[in-house]
Amino acid sequence: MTATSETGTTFAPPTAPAVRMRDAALSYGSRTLWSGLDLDVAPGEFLAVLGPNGSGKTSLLKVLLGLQPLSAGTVEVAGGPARRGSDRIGYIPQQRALEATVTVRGSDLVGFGLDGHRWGLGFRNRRERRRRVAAALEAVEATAYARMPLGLLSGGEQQRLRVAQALVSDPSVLLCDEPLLSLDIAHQRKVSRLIANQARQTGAAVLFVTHEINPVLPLVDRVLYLVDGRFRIGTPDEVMNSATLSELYRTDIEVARVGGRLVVAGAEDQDHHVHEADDE
Ligand SMILES: Nc1ncnc2c1ncn2[C@@H]1O[C@H](COP(=O)(O)OP(=O)(O)OP(=O)(O)O)[C@@H](O)[C@H]1O
Repeated sequence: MTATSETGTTFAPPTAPAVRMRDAALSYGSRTLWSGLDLDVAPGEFLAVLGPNGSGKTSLLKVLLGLQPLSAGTVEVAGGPARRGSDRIGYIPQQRALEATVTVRGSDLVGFGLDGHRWGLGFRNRRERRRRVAAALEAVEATAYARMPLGLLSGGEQQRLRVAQALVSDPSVLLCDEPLLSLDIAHQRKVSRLIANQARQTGAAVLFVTHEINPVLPLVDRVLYLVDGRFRIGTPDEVMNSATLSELYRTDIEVARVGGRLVVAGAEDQDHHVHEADDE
């Protein structure tokens, strides 16, 4: 919503952040994954979360899902404390291939995204429920196999259904844990655009954990980069540059932009999550 002041200038009223963390820390035993984290994610913002294996990216999402308490500091999600089962949060978990024996159908899985958090109550209007599930299936191009048992679908087909499940309830906060894994390039593009459009159109704040920023680089507003308890937050240009990554990794890293893509050299031995080249 915008308003016009007496001087004729148009301004937007300040909006409360969809995610707000203050001086947040997470430790498992004596190991601190990150500390002193101040993070605001605005409605409609697309934040990429990057970092090497074990840097605490998934753990950050677990904190926001109310599954993992902070060791210090505060967290608010969609205007309240982080809590399990919130219907304001859409979550695309890190992919695990399902057993061939799983007989739940794709359309049921997507339907759980609407009413799975209120077991037994069901969505109040069945026709509206069907319409929304059908629209979500259509958006990820999964209509053709929506009635098949999940266990018989390919990893990529299952993943598209998880995306539809996360989007179907129009969440205020969308938490995505490596959602592009096992998708072919065409579906990587479609799914990332779908998620970015959700952010722009419904004002959902997106936290997108990824080990490869290039497929989403044009969509990303800011990056949170975690390495060994250190972190940087900023625009892709502010974070994804030689000086900042060298400081974070404590070794010489070179970052170049080539044809709109980021090419990173020097971090090959660092168990890092940025690749010199990918297969796009
Ligand atoms: N409940 C737990 N208790 C103890 N240690 C844990 C727990 N959960 C995660 N860890 C450890 O915390 C570290 C961070 O894990 P996390 O899954 O958040 O990393 P990540 O950045 O998402 O890594 P990846 O890129 O490999 O998915 C790992 O070393 C993991 O073993």
